[in-house]
Amino acid sequence: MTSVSADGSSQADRRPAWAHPTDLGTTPLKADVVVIGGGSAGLTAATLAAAMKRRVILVERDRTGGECLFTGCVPSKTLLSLAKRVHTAHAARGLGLEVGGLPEWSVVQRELRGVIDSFEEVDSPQALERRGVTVIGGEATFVSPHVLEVRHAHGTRTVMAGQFILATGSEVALPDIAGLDRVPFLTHETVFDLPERPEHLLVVGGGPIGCELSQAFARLGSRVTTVQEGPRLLPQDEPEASGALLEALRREGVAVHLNATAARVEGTAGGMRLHLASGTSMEGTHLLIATGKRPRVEGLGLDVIGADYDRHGLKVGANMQSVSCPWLWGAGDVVGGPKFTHGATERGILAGLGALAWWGRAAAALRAPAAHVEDIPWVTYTDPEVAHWGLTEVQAVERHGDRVVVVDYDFHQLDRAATENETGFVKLVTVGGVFGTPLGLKVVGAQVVGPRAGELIQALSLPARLNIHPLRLALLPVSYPTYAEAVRQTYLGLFTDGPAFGRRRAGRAASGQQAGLARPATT
Ligand SMILES: Cc1cc2nc3c(=O)[nH]c(=O)nc-3n(C[C@H](O)[C@H](O)[C@H](O)COP(=O)(O)OP(=O)(O)OC[C@H]3O[C@@H](n4cnc5c(N)ncnc54)[C@H](O)[C@@H]3O)c2cc1C
Ligand SMILES: NC(=O)c1ccc[n+]([C@@H]2O[C@H](COP(=O)([O-])OP(=O)(O)OC[C@H]3O[C@@H](n4cnc5c(N)ncnc54)[C@H](O)[C@@H]3O)[C@@H](O)[C@H]2O)c1
Repeated sequence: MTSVSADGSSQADRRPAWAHPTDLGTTPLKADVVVIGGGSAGLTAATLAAAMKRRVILVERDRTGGECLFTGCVPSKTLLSLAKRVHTAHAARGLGLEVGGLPEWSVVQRELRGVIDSFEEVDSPQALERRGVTVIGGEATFVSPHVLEVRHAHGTRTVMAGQFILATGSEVALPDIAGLDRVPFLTHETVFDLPERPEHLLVVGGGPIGCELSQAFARLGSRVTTVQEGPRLLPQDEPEASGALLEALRREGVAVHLNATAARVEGTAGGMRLHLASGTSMEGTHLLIATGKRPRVEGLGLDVIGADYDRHGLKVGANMQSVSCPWLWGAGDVVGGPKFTHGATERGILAGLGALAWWGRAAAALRAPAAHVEDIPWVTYTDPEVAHWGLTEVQAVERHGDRVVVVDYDFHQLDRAATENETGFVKLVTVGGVFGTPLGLKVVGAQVVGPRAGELIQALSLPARLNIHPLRLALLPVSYPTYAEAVRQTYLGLFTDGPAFGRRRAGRAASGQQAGLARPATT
């Protein structure tokens, strides 16, 4: 089942023509490398292989550019940026200025389309052709090893190659909500095309999509009610981060319900009623489903070629080579694990290298451990921004016991934050050195909440990712007054006590952590 936008119009009406791969006849085609899927992972792999003088065909059934460009990062970050501008303007009332009102929805739509269109030159089939990649439109399915059938509007075409890269991304994992198949609902694939401001948006899911879009729509003038089945928002992040975001969303008027599982829905466009498992119900005009995504592995003929996969994705080794088909490589969301554009790109590089020749495989094998995507930071672009890397405190204690040392640094101590009236914090999770000395001390995780969190997390994670001693960051001079000072002060707190530095403490196991939640759960 596919979702529809609230006005009932289809995605096809809104697709930019430039992004569509050409439909080309039915003649069989041959290449050295065929890439299936033209999102972040597939585009990276195809461009890399073509740059290495391989004959490359990229098959895309919809639009080159993929989720990130059309229905993911780009529209969501644009919407958040518009929403922040409106929020900042309204906040000028505190300075005695009379600022009010909301942008026309057509202006919001125009901005969204404008930003997406500005990527035209980079991701269009025409641009890819100029980089040596032959792009064909259609839905690809394996019919035998090394042979792909591509179905498009005008027929079927056979494509053969020595190496294949599967980069088909992920799809919305629809939750088990009774009645969902009988009501119109939105997903990230349709929500950015809404022709009008939703009056009251019901959001199911408190992960990154649910949190980012709840705040964006609330700031742009919608009433927003968000339900999250667990005890906190962003459960992959530290509990303190979940608490800070919860507080911010509620302060801005988002009605957040925790421990609230959506169980049943009824109604029609403009009048929906959502029932929770607890028996409570709520009304809204639109329903957004943001309950996670799963790798897109069905309907690709993977059984026919004997490729090993399950609901967690195509099974691949660290170098992205299929565990059962040596000529098949996986890249991006389809291989499971963290679903981020930077992860998709990294895996696209590994798969692109692997599909080249023996020397490409050697390069991929050398690069694989350093490029391990489980080690990449992630950022939720709400206000406050929430950024994470590595293990949480609880995970570190489970793994390393009482050797875990945590440093907490509050932005109250940060001059730049004070000048801008901003709040936030850093939490650094480390494993102590030999006999409590700095020898062998390791940083294993970090969390930042506040302005520039997405930038600070990159620096905080450097000692582990570059394999340098944490002392190097403690001693690094940084400009005054910047948010980057928070990195240095946090690291200084790891080695020495001082009123301006981060505060050291022993790591706590799960129960102590949960007590750190800012507010009790409510329904
Ligand atoms: C709302 C939202 C916001 C996000 N924000 C961020 C963010 O800020 N930062 C971040 O890092 N990540 C973000 N993400 C995640 C990010 O978008 C994805 O991790 C990334 O785009 C995955 O890239 P991919 O190449 O694996 O898949 P995709 O981009 O989905 O590409 C897969 C392509 O394969 C094509 N395809 C599928 N099956 C076939 C077939 N049989 N034949 C031919 N073609 C096929 C599809 O049409 C698609 O174009 C966000 C996601 C969402 C939904
Ligand atoms: N800034 C970013 O990097 C960014 C932004 C958006 C999305 N993404 C990626 O997109 C993917 C999908 O994001 P997402 O937020 O949909 O997924 P998610 O799995 O992270 O969060 C979904 C949430 O919905 C909740 N949920 C599930 N069923 C429910 C129900 N019936 N009632 C109430 N709550 C329910 C789950 O508990 C979960 O916390 C993620 O893997 C994420 O990495 C990344």
